Amino acid sequence: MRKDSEEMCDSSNCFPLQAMESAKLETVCIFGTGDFGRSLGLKLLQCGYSVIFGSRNPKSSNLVPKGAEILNHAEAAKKSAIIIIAVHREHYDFLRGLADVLKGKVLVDVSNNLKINQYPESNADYLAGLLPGCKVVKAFNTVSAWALQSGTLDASRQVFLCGNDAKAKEAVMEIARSLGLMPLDQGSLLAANEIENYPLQLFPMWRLPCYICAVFTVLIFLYCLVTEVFHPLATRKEDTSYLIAISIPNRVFPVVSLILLALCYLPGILAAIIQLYKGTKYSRFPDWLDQWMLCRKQLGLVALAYAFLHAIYTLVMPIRYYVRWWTNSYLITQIKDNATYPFSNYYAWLSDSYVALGILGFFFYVLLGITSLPSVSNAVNWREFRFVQVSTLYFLLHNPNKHYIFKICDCNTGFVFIIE
Ligand SMILES: NC(=O)C1=CN([C@@H]2O[C@H](COP(=O)(O)OP(=O)(O)OC[C@H]3O[C@@H](n4cnc5c(N)ncnc54)[C@H](OP(=O)(O)O)[C@@H]3O)[C@@H](O)[C@H]2O)C=CC1
Ligand SMILES: [Cu+2]
Repeated sequence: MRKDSEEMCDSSNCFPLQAMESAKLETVCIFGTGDFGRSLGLKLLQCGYSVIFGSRNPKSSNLVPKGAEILNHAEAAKKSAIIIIAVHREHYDFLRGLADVLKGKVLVDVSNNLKINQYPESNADYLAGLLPGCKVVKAFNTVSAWALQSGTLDASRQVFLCGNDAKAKEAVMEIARSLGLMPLDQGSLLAANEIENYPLQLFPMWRLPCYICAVFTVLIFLYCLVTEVFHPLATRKEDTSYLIAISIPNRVFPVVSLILLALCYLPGILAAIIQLYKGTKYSRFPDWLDQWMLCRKQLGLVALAYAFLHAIYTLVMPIRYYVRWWTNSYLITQIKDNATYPFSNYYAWLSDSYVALGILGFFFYVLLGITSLPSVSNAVNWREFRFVQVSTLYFLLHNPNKHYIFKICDCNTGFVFIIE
């Protein structure tokens, strides 16, 4: 233990690490009294650390959290073995002048960039290059100042960190754990680039599913527009443009939803065929298949979202003017004709079983979606998971609410007998 501490601090003015180990919660120094520095400082204070801020104007800054000390950079650095650099990369230059004081210390780089791969090297690499005598650890950049301050860390509890010095990394991980965060070691400083890009990525796994979904939505919408609006207009001079708001979207949603669901399961089958064809499972899949396999969960969730939309659009049917007009005129026709169309058991069954299958199909869809959530799938074993996924899929694909069989779906009018 003693040896570790000596290794960690080899400069004369370095705070001995064994003090840090014996006192459990050591002193942490933060350079920069901006949003992030202050939020992290407050959190550290709340968790029992002593916090010393290093600032350009130690006198004027009265914004630092109560209980923290504020000094100039050099003095602050002397008091701690770990220094969190809560300053933007563009201002790192001032650190060069502090090289002697910082020698042997752990510097935590928390910085983010504005663009992916903005600089040729990662910010952490740049810092390590500026101060070769220091042990640089990249950490905390994926945690936001706002989340730290408001305590709403649920979604961003993970702290990705990396660094070349194992002991320095362990010390930073210990701090993260004390703050109630979950440190995830990503390896050496080479990983810093990737960690810095995390907060800048915009739904990387969602991009392909969203494109596919958008393409199918547009295509099927246009198809419906032509067949249900333009065609009646051209042939019968009938204006059915009112269908654009609800009827057509409500035809697009289930169709696209089922296509996406099928696309979730298709790559698995293609992969199996490729493996059978190659006669081995130890060969790489083509890139396109790899990409496709990786976004299956997202495809499934988009499909589920569309199924939800379909369910909601279907529920509003009875309050639609068009449907109410249809029912009323149907009634008036009977009165005018002095006729009573008798109750048909056949159509009653048809309509009910139609809706019932729709409800059950939707239920299994949701079940499929829920069991693929990590927290739920972790709670069942592989055989149970397969059981739910495969039997559910079987039901969905064999009873797909018969959208394609009947020209006009029950879901679009609510009344099968009118259509028939
Ligand atoms: N805000 C956030 O939610 C997050 C921020 N980060 C990262 O944390 C770092 C700080 O961000 P944030 O606190 O928001 O930024 P701010 O602009 O709020 O604060 C930056 C601080 O850096 C110091 N500073 C500014 N210019 C110089 C300079 N020329 N020389 C030396 N020090 C300077 C100042 O402190 P002083 O006046 O005391 O010297 C200033 O308060 C950034 O690298 C950012 O990418 C990472 C994750 C989240
Ligand atoms: Cu339906």
